[in-house]
Amino acid sequence: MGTQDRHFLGVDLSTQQLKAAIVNDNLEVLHEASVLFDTDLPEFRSQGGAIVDKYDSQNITAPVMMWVKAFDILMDRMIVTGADFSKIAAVSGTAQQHGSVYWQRGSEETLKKLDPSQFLHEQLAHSFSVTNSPIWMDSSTTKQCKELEEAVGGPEELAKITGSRAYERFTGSQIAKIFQTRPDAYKNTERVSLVSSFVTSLFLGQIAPIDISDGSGMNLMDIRTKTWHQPLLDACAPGLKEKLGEPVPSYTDIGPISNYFAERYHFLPKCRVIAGTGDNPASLVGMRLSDGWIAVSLGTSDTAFLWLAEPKLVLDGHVLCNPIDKDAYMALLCFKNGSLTRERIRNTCTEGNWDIFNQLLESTPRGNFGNMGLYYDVQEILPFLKGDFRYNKTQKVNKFSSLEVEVRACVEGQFIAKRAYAEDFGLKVGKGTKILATGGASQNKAILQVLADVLNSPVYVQEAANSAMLGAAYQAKHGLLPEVSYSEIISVLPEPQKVCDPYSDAEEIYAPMTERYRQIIKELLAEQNCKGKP
Ligand SMILES: Nc1ncnc2c1ncn2[C@@H]1O[C@H](COP(=O)(O)OP(=O)(O)O)[C@@H](O)[C@H]1O
Ligand SMILES: O=C(CO)[C@@H](O)[C@H](O)COP(=O)(O)O
Repeated sequence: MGTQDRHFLGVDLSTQQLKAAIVNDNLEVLHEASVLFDTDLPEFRSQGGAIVDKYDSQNITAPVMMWVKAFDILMDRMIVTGADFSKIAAVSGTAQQHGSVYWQRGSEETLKKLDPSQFLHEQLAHSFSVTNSPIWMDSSTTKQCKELEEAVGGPEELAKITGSRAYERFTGSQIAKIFQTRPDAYKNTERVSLVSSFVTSLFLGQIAPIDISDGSGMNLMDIRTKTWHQPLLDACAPGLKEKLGEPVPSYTDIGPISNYFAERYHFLPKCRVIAGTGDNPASLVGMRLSDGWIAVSLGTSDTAFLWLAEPKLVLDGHVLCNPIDKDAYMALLCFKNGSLTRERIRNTCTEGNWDIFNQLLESTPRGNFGNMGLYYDVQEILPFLKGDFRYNKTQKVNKFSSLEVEVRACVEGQFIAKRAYAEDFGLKVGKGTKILATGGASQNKAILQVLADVLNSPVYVQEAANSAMLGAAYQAKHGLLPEVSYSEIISVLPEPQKVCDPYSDAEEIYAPMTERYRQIIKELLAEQNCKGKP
């Protein structure tokens, strides 16, 4: 295969769907396909790709067999698009961060000997010791979080070591909970994968290593030495180091594609598998961020991230190892109530139509007549609150006077939170800052205009909104050609396009609203602490 003919495959196992893209050597997209968990696999009864426990709404999982079955469907859908897997020179995966997959004892042998004449789901049905994987939406591990922080001397110490104080969704406390509540399942676990390394394990036909960037979202890794921190492993569960395996740099070539994929889908046996990473790190790869840019992903979760040369000590937010430069870092803020909350407000105000949602949004002025709304359908991460909170100019109210006000309050409230937490991280909005938006809602210009105004910065988008999936495909190329710099690899990509500028009165309106937001949050958290944290 000549270099012109070689293609790269990127697969993204995100919260609501599994998607894949094949790009050519110029990183142009040739084929794309996706599988939506809720509608394509209704037998698993997920909602937004997740299962919320009937008796404990903090407990949120996804059936691992739903992901495996989606893989079988995705590969067939790629064939229908005309994909020729024999041209794929390398493949990589990305996935929702923090979720964990528990491989049953003996499952690696099963993976190595998969029969190409059968589907994956037929052969892996008994390969998982925990059938419903805890995912990033879970917030049931407050007890285990306290234990992890205590093991190293408090939240600040933990943040110094791992880049984050203990967060409920991070994998360390999730593994500790499995060990404490289901000791037999933990004992029967041969290996623990992150969702990203689970994806690459399927391609590799053996358990794939965790990369340092997704690995730094576990509260278990020392982000400076890029190795597991033994006292933290010990605080979670016995024998964890062996179950996790050694972490590797993000674009490590981890081996050839498995015989299963070579025979069933006609990949050439020399096709390489490149270590997978989390979807936010993969988006960083797909977005070519440089100084002065902040990325905002509007997917199931809303996230904001930027490149960091050095780690910074923060208690609200995360520092992860950088997936491109192993000596650099990235800052990450994650908000759980992103697209699904916007969808809820869209459904209650417009019977499910984005165009009407946008008309309502555009018919209200910036600042929303002094109204402000905070909507947390599920336990939010930043801040740790749940429920709806509405305020008019002077006080808390039960409802707003009109649908327009409700719609604008939802979008403004979400972006004001991003501004407040990004400022705490050191970001100076409006001082030459440029926003690069990605994720499902970045197609919506009315929403992006509010983002531009609240952060008083212009918003840009890339041609393709799926930066995580494409980042995985670019990572596949980078991993195959480590001698070529990342900037050279992505130099062929078109420049991002500006879609909105902030209005000239934006700062005047949103700087005071951000201050008001901080005050409201302080009061709500104090009220909650008086009542006792859930
Ligand atoms: N036109 C639109 N306006 C606002 N939001 C949209 C629009 N189109 C799609 N979305 C949102 O995008 C979300 C999915 O985003 P995506 O980045 O694909 O998610 P993920 O990768 O987390 O599965 C949906 O939940 C939907 O609410
Ligand atoms: O928890 C985080 C980041 O810390 C989330 O951003 C997940 O990584 C889920 O991603 P999406 O499916 O929303 O893209």
